[in-house]
Amino acid sequence: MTLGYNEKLVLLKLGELKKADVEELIKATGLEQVAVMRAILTLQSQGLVRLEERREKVVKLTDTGKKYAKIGLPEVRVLKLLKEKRKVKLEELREVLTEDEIKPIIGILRKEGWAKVEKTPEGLALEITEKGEKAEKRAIDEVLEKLAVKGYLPHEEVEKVVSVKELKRRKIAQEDEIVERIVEITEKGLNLMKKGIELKKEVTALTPELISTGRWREVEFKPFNIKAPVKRIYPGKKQPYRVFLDKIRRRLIEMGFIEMTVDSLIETQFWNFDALFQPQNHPAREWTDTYQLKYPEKGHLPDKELVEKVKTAHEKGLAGSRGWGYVWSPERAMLLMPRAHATALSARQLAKGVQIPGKYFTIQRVFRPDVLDRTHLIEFNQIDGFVVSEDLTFRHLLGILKRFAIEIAGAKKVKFFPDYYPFTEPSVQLSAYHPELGWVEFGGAGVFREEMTEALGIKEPVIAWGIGIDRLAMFKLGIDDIRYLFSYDLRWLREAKLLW
Ligand SMILES: N[C@@H](Cc1ccccc1)C(=O)O
Repeated sequence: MTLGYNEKLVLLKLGELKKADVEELIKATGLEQVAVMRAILTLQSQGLVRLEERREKVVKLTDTGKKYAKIGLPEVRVLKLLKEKRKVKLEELREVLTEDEIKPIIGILRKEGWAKVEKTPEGLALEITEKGEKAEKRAIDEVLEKLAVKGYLPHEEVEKVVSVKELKRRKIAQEDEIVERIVEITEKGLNLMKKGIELKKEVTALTPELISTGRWREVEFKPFNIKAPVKRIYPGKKQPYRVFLDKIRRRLIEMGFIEMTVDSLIETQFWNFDALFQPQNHPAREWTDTYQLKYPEKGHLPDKELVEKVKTAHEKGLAGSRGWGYVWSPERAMLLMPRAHATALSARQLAKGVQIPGKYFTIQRVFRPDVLDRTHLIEFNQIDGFVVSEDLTFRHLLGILKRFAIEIAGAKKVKFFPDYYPFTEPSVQLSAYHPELGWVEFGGAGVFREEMTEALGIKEPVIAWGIGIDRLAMFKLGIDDIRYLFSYDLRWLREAKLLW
């Protein structure tokens, strides 16, 4: 049985007092009310004290009652005035009464028999009676005084001398219930005291001073109770989906990838499509598959030389290809759109120049029209990236994709299916087997076509991929509605787990 400082102190004081109410113990120990209560409960649970709660009906002054206790009841104030002037007009009562107090005053004075009411040509007038002259302190005045001093009186005691109902009606006092807590030391407590209780101040924190002075040897440390219930706090924290994305970013950086960034969510069709060798009449450019900006409608094309090369690739072909065989329109390539895939950044990076060998990635918000429901959003995030090196093959790509599935998704198995993208050849679709989600379509990948890379000035093979991570995020965050990824729901924002 270990007792803390507060418990010991309370027990010692009770040893002297034998029986006390909580208020007395607060005074005797100098502790706060909560500390005393907590100590009593601990002592009680160990059978060292007995706690008895007594509920008592009491009467307390209202704010009006408190005011009257100071300045006197209305009838007392009027009586004083009458004693001075003998006769006063009703009007003159305003000197000592408020508007609310004037109305009932005649009734009260009559009941006490302190004044006679006369009708005069100028209105009602009050004259003091003999009884009024001799009037002394009444029971109600005494109760008021006592209440003002003590704060409350037992209901019974008040009722003996005045009607509580009447006090309530006059809004002077109100009823209340107070709980008196009487604590008594038990036999067991007394025995423990006889054995002796050593009162050592408990220390809650080890300070440099305690160490340097060697005092730590003497003091008693208060044990931590990590199970004690505390108030929940919700400090500011990162949005859960953001945390998820940041963790993936970190992992990719750890794997040696360089991050590609961009300031805008808006892209020209040139970078979203044309630079990726996607023909301008490709169905994915129609409004059903991507958004378009209304205003401004057009942006800028990059330097002429690059635009010329892309145009040639589309019209006549590059690197031994015959191209798509149509007239390429620079106007069309200038159209602005919310980025529809993160691969646009890979194209930008390749045109800007890359380290060889080099590994790049980006995490981008992308936009595609869809009908919103619990598994579809019109904006989501993609991780795109590429590796460029002299001797890369398709097999390297499959190896890297498998690595991602394991590192990012925690997948155990992966499957590859042949696929098609205008900018890769060959192209592949990756599915990853997640222990709880089953087979999840994870993304697309391929070897960038030479028509694309050559136009962007790259001679080496480039293997590239685009991975959708929202389903994985949903799983990690324990949600089954994709809209929650961007939800304002405070409860979810507060309670979503951030574990990886
Ligand atoms: N951009 C493609 C994915 C992809 C990226 C790179 C190479 C091949 C495919 C998509 O949005 O689905």
